Amino acid sequence: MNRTIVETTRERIKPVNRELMQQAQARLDAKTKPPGALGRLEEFARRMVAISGTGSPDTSKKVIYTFAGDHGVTDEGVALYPKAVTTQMVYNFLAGGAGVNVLARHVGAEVRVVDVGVDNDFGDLAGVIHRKVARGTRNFAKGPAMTREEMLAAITVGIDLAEQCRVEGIALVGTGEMGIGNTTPSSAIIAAISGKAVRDVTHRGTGIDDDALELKIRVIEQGLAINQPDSTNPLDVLAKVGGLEIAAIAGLVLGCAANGIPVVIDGFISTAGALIASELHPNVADYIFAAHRSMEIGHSFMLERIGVEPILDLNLRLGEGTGAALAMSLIEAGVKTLNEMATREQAGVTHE
Ligand SMILES: Cc1cc2ncn([C@H]3O[C@H](COP(=O)(O)O)[C@@H](O)[C@H]3O)c2cc1C
Ligand SMILES: O=C(O)c1cccnc1
Repeated sequence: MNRTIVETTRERIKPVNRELMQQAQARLDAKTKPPGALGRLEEFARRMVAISGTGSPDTSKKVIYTFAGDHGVTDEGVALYPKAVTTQMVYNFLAGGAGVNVLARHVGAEVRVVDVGVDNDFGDLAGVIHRKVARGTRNFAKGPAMTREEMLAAITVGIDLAEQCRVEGIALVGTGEMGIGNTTPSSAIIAAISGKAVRDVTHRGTGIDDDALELKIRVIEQGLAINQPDSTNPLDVLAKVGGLEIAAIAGLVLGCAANGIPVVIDGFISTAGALIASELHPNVADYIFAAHRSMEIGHSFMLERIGVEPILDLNLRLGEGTGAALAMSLIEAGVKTLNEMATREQAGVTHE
């Protein structure tokens, strides 16, 4: 059997450079501050050094990929907003008016919009990265969301973009998504992988009421019962109950790990993609910065399973890459303290 790009990418992932990490901490400890006094900013700085393999990482090039895709499972009434909003928001991203555009500008990051599965023909619309695999997934309450080929094609989109980031010298990559209904497959993924009750990992998405939440839980339970995803096979879970944009995020995270690029994952849906990547290789987590803890109740279980601690806790529940943008600024701040703070020796501060 031909080896897939997922397998060859997976095999390139190495542990991060622990020696460089220790050297970075020693440099931080020589700065004009008590040891450890910059708290998690020090963690961000030493991890950025270890991931990138450079002593003084340059964080000026920051890119957020916002992957858009539609979901057949919206036929079941699991989302508050109509599917058409996915397409409308793509135009909003291009016009620079969405939440992620504002927050990315705020931190000096570029937003790149990728159509991996929107149920709309954008033609050759400028400003979009056109990598459509299908016009949305199928309804996973009735059968698999994707074929194995579609799932692999969507992962490949993310892997290709990570390769391009290495060529471009992007210092920090962020993940984002837009896809009406996509909290439903995200809950299905964590339920399938962790074995937790669907009720314990399913929440209100854009703001559904109690009745719609009960329906959403039943739809996910039905989807898991019909598709029987193999909890030990993350790609099987992804194909059966995932989404095209979630697969692309899994590929981007995997590709960043393979290329030594730090990747900032956004909220619930992005973390579902990162979870798939993390289940594929134990060292993927070393390359991940978890931007924030989402309001979705299943998010903490995902973060715990990956083994990452969120940077922010701001009651965010938007997605798009909004939290990733904000967290990038703190990661960059940590790196700047390493690059720019004076040592005690340089400043003539004589305490030990
Ligand atoms: C105007 C608008 C902008 C958004 N930007 C992100 N999302 C977020 O909400 C959706 C997921 O929630 P659910 O599963 O409940 O549909 C995704 O598109 C996610 O990116 C949005 C949703 C809306 C309505
Ligand atoms: O956590 C998120 O990213 C999220 C939560 C609800 C709806 N959209 C996104």
